[in-house]
Amino acid sequence: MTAPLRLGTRASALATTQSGHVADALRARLGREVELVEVTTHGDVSRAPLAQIGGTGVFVSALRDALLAGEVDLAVHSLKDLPTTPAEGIALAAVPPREDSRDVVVARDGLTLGELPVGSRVGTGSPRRAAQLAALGLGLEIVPIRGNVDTRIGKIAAGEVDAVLLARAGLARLGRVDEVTEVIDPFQMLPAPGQGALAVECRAADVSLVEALSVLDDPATRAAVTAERAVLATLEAGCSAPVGALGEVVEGDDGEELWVRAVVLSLDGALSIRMSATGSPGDAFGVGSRLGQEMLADGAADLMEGPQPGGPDRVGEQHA
Ligand SMILES: NCc1[nH]cc(CCC(=O)O)c1CC(=O)O
Repeated sequence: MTAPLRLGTRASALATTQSGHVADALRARLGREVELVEVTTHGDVSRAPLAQIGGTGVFVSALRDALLAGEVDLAVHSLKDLPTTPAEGIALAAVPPREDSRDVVVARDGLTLGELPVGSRVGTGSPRRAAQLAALGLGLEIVPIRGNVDTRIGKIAAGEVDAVLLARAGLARLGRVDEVTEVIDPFQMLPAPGQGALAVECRAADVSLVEALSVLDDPATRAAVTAERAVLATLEAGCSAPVGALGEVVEGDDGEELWVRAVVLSLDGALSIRMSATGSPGDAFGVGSRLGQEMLADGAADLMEGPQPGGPDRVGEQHA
């Protein structure tokens, strides 16, 4: 009998739920036993704003360290938390089929954004969501919050905020989509690169596992998120920059086509650059990179003022 695969995960309800789904899929597809190993990350322990402690990459590095130390065999991350810089010795072995990528509103009394009275308080810790919400011009006050999904939604009942903005995918995985009061169309708010997708990583040297995990890979999702992350890398922006991007693989006249939309905003949402591009899913990295280049040529770098937590992670990346 082969030893069980040890799957490293953060300990949050969201992380263990999505890791549990991956473990189930692996048991079904590979017939291997899989055990979850909870790894505590600095991002889970610290109460400081994410931007101060190194961005959402802090959630990822502890899991990668556990992989490289041989404490776990594979790790599952929310793909949007992965820095765009490749990690030495780590393979992105699978990108499973994506959940809904959109952002949603959870508001008091079932209200939508348009129904919230002017001056209502909307909680989000994401500069991308804050800037795009401000750009809608609804007169809503943005309140910086963080914490897990439960904590954030709890601030509504506590009267601290009237609404919060969240990823639909996280709520779906937690079985809480019924609390959503509005799904925001990507025309109004483009999601974070990789939102709603998972990343399954293992040691690059573990070639038989890299190969085995590929059964979980969804090529259309991989193409979409590769393009989105190429936009982000080209803009030299970090995970907490006001950048949204959404790739979609659609059936065109000559087979599959990749569509990518992206937006870069000033932190206050007053200025924005919005562009799109199409190409072949096989050239996802090129499509996203060229889109990012076009946005830079239009002045995208000047929009993203302030300290950039992703600044040092400036190396472009190929996910062939
Ligand atoms: N920022 C943290 C984070 N990372 C991944 C998700 C869940 C959704 C996903 O898989 O994109 C969330 C919560 C949220 O943004 O609401």
